[in-house]
Amino acid sequence: MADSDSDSVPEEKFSLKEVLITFQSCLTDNQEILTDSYVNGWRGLVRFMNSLGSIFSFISKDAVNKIQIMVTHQNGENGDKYETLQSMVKYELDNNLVDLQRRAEHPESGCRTLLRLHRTLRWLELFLEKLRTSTEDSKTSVMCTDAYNDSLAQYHAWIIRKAATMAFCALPGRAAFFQTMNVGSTEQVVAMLVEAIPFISKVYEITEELYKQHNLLELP
Ligand SMILES: CCCCCCCC/C=C\CCCCCCCC(=O)N[C@@H](COP(=O)(O)O)[C@H](O)/C=C/CCCCCCCCCCCCC
Repeated sequence: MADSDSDSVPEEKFSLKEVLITFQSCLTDNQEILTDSYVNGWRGLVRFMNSLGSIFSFISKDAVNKIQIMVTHQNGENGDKYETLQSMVKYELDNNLVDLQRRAEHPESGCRTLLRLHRTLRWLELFLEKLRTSTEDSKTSVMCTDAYNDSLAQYHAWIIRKAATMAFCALPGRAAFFQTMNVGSTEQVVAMLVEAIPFISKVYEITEELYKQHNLLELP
């Protein structure tokens, strides 16, 4: 007799390795960044964050909203202009589609939306680096908070900072966190981080330079 478990399609175990490696596939040969892979990387990260518990759902909601804005641009009639971050910046600036001083006619431009994800990528880079060099008694909540304070926190209002740091306290301990990543032993996690971090750093650096060149780093 078939039980209900064997009737259901087994859900594929989610591994963070594939997600982090997605950032490798963002880079084209001429060092442009593919929007689709970038957004996909964030989708995977959000999926991972959701598996950590509902306390993160206010963060998840904001991330999903930003992902959706990017997807809408990509699927729109000028979707081809959003193929890379470089082509997006050129298209939106050439056509005055970015609010540069205050949010007005274009509150959901690709440039300002992507900037929020870009700033979060810096948090991710710092957090992963801390995880890579962590020891058995390191606390994920402390690593996450320190990475946040050194990056994203400066852009957030007091209330968001409070809510975020409270949520970080609910992160599982290092061993359980590594298990949730579903990459294998601690050594395998570290090896994966060694492989993935340089790509994330590269994507971050290229985007930062692009935004700097066009004076877009403070978009409202
Ligand atoms: C091996 C480690 C894996 C780590 C996996 C991390 C998974 C993280 C997944 C998604 C990250 C969420 C991305 C959140 C984007 C936040 C963008 C932002 O700054 N939004 C604010 C400003 O937006 P506008 O108002 O200008 O449109 C917005 O106010 C933010 C609201 C929500 C709070 C954001 C807190 C961000 C904390 C990011 C760290 C996530 C920690 C997850 C814990 C693992």
